[in-house]
Amino acid sequence: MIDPFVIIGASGDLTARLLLPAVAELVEQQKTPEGLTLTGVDRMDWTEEQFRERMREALDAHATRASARTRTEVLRRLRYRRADATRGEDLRRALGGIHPSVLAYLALPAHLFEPVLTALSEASLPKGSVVAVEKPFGVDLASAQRLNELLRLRFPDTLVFRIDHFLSDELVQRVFALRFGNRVLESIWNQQHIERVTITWDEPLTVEGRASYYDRAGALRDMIQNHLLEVLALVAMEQPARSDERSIRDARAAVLRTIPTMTAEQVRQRSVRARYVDGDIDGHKVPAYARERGVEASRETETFAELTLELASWRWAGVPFVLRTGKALAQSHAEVAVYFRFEPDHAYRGQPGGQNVLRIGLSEPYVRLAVNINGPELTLVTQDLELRSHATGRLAYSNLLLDMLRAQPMLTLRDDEVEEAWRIVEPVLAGWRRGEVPLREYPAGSAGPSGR
Ligand SMILES: NC(=O)C1=CN([C@@H]2O[C@H](COP(=O)(O)OP(=O)(O)OC[C@H]3O[C@@H](n4cnc5c(N)ncnc54)[C@H](OP(=O)(O)O)[C@@H]3O)[C@@H](O)[C@H]2O)C=CC1
Ligand SMILES: O=C1O[C@H](COP(=O)(O)O)[C@@H](O)[C@H](O)[C@H]1O
Repeated sequence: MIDPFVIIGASGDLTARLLLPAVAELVEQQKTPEGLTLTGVDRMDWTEEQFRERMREALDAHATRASARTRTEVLRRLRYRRADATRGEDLRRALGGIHPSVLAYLALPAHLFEPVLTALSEASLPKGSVVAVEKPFGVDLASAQRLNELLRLRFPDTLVFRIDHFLSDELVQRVFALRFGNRVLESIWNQQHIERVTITWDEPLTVEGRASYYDRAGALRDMIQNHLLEVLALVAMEQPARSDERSIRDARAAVLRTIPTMTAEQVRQRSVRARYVDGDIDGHKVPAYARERGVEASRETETFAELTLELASWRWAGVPFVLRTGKALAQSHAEVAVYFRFEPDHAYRGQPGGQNVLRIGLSEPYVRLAVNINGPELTLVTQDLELRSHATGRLAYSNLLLDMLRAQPMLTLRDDEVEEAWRIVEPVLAGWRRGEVPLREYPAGSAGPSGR
């Protein structure tokens, strides 16, 4: 049995906004082991009471689905240990005592994973422990390879979760269910019928005080290297041989392997990077990213990224997959859109109607298909067939924590998957570093860089 759940980086945004509310949801649903405790580890000079007070505020703001009783119960289970997580001695002290097994969760910026995992290995975790590493897994391909090696050598008896919470999100999982739970889509799910696919994750959220992490990451590493490439894998994958962990991970990884490494010329033509400047969102003034606290403007970190990829497979040859994400945009818009080839039918010559587009909401629970039906006098009008429904509605991080407690890593990233994803984005990072793609600007609260 796992006890305690140790969050390393517990004063950060992830803990407050996503991890603690997930714990609260599971406690409310009585899904956590009886008596499971939570230990927050961070370098803040806080007493346990001060930590609890911060976490009380976080739960009040973000665990709105949990009852007051549950929130109090979560607070009761919290401990705090001050530690510099890059020091083995500090971590050993923070973990203290004898535990059956530990869930050590690295809620830290990626550049700290190597020193913290090295320090954690010195703390000798008990057998049956779980180590969870957040995304992005490393900062480039070489660091991801080093991390995988480190985990293999120093944590041989420990189950490793390379986190991508989109895979545990029930709306994202809907892509898989639609593909493989409906025979009707399979025969048209290929380059013969599909013209292009867009995967969009636009957010009005700004950097939200996360500059210490985000300014070293940027939109490409924060969202495309992991979440959006994994959504692409679900859209494009072949039917897994079986419904087990190995088969499903194999099928996701196989898609990434079909994406050719981009040339410098392709990077120039197929990638866009931009950064928001002064603007307003919903009537609130938003300062330029470059002036946010903790941002080093000269790093030229992008807050918007777009990448067009092609897959070298018979199913997808010639179909562009456009991945796009940005912060401080006018609207929240997160969806997969599949555009079917558009051939006006002879019966309606001159009345072309609209293109069939299948849209799958990734943050709103809709599936929508634009279809043409008859309007007046042999014309066509385009309307949406729409389905709106939640699945169980459990938070993605709750599903993820449950999988950790049950030791089921299927919906997390495998070592080869993260390395393939870095191989795909690395030429883009290199081209951007060399200044071969201009850093464009867009006002906060706009639709993004002009023309996008
Ligand atoms: N926030 C989000 O929405 C999401 C975040 N993630 C991932 O979660 C991870 C963390 O992100 P986020 O919480 O936003 O980042 P933050 O910067 O908000 O939090 C990181 C925390 O780690 C602490 N820390 C830094 N160095 C040490 C150290 N040596 N010892 C102990 N603690 C340390 C920081 O403390 P200090 O302030 O003192 O530096 C900070 O509290 C990232 O990998 C991110 O990609 C994933 C999904 C969503
Ligand atoms: O991993 C991340 O995801 C969030 C978006 O996911 P959500 O589930 O919180 O909506 C994104 O805002 C953040 O920048 C990124 O680190």
